[in-house]
Amino acid sequence: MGNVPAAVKHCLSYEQLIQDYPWLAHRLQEAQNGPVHRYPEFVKVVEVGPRDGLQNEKEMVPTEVKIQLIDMLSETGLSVIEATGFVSSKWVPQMADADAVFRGINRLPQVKYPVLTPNLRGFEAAVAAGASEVAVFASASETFSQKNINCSVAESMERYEEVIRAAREAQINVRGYVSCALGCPYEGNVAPAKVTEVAKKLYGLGCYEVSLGDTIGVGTPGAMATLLESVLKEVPGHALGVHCHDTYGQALANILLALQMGISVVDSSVAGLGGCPYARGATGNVATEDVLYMLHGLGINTGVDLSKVMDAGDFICKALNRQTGSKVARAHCRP
Ligand SMILES: CC(C)(COP(=O)([O-])OP(=O)([O-])OC[C@H]1O[C@@H](n2cnc3c(N)ncnc32)[C@H](O)[C@@H]1OP(=O)([O-])[O-])[C@@H](O)C(=O)NCCC(=O)NCCSC(=O)C[C@@](C)(O)CC(=O)[O-]
Repeated sequence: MGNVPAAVKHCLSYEQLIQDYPWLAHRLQEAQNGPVHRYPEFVKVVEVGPRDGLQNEKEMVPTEVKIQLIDMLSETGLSVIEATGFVSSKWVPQMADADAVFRGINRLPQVKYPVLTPNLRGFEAAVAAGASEVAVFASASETFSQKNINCSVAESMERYEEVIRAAREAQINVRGYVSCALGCPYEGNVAPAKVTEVAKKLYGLGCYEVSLGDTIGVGTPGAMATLLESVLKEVPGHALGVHCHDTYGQALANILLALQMGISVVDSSVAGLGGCPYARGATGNVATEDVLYMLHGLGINTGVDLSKVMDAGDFICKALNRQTGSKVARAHCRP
């Protein structure tokens, strides 16, 4: 390349570099033009409204209403709907009808309907009702673990080991949660290393996916980035999800950041319903409608029909006599 001008030499060497080391393309582009955000082509939206959204309701929501909500959500294209929790009704009275709800819904073959199981007893009840996927929920905070499931984090892992073993024998998939991933209502800051340790443990025990819960919605994109940098060292991105409550209005920003870091599973709740009974002051999950609006705006495929989700949101808000928590649904209803 003796007589070739320097700029051309540069281009040729750049092309050659990309050809030889294609995985460097993204980094080189970033070095030249600043950060390049790549988003997943498909994002799996995990609808948690019927469980996380309703569990904190003070008045008992009629079983038929819960069933109709799930049946409406099943028609939207969502591939995962967390239906209920087989937990102690002394602890969460709203989930007392878990068995009737699960047996009452019209389960579609293309939709998964995981249910929360805090122990073997819950697992057995879930299986008896016909569940083919369950979710276990650990915490990165000792105090929250005690308040939520009345045991230490280590004890919860022993219980979940039992549940996961039984699930494996029954060929039932298990999803895992790590609560308080970005803060605890009792302990405040939670170290990313602790979240990583719990997520790694759940993944190692056999959870096919671990959802990182910002239980009280205090996280910021900065905190989410630090958290994911840590967790991604131990759990592969394809096995991680984010579960953001919107208490401080940061949920969509946190999700966007997670997408930029390669996460493609997002939990959300129709109409932004919810809150955890053991996390006082925490508001609902980010609204499914708002997540879908953002994802579709980014050109990301979800397979979900936003207008049908809005119909389900409208139905449950009327049943609860409440305004929707979704900004998209509210904007859509404006005259
Ligand atoms: C774990 C326990 C059971 C321990 O509760 P305990 O009191 O330590 O356990 P126990 O074995 O002494 O049982 C107490 C009573 O519950 C019964 N019991 C025992 N197990 C079950 C069961 N599976 N289903 C139904 N009943 C059950 C048991 O039979 C007994 O009844 P009694 O004999 O007194 O009449 C309790 O603390 C509990 O159920 N906690 C669940 C709390 C909960 O559901 N929290 C909300 C979900 S977590 C969340 O929202 C966070 C998440 C996942 O969304 C992610 C995020 O945002 O971070």
